[in-house]
Amino acid sequence: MTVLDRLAATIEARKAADPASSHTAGLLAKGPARCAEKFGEEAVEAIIAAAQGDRAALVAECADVLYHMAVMLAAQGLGLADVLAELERREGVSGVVEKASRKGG
Ligand SMILES: N=c1c2ncn([C@@H]3O[C@H](COP(=O)(O)OP(=O)(O)OP(=O)(O)O)[C@@H](O)[C@H]3O)c2ncn1[C@@H]1O[C@H](COP(=O)(O)O)[C@@H](O)[C@H]1O
Repeated sequence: MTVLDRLAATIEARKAADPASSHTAGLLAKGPARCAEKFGEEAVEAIIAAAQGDRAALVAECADVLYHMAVMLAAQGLGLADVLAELERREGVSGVVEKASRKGG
């Protein structure tokens, strides 16, 4: 089991937890729109770290992004497994080829 699998399982379990004792439960209680906003805020913080060339901060912010992405997905009845399945589906398909196929050649 990878750390992403364990994170996804913890977030799923936190759906039934007390918001007073779980940050995840507190976030989920605020609803899907707030979960999406939080993801956006964390993504901006990652962008700032990258733009500043702060590699340690970038690693930390990207961890925040992954966690908040998982919470955003959970709030929509989805999970990281759905995103990983989509990435698997794309494996071996060149981005250049995929873009050309969308533009009709
Ligand atoms: N990976 C994380 C994780 N990353 C970041 N965070 C929290 O996300 C919060 C982000 O802080 P912010 O100040 O941006 O947000 P905020 O405190 O909600 O403030 P507002 O913006 O809402 O005003 C911090 O409290 C971090 O601790 C996380 N909280 C939990 N996890 C994972 O989720 C598991 C379950 O956590 P709980 O649900 O709290 O039990 C943990 O064991 C971890 O594995």
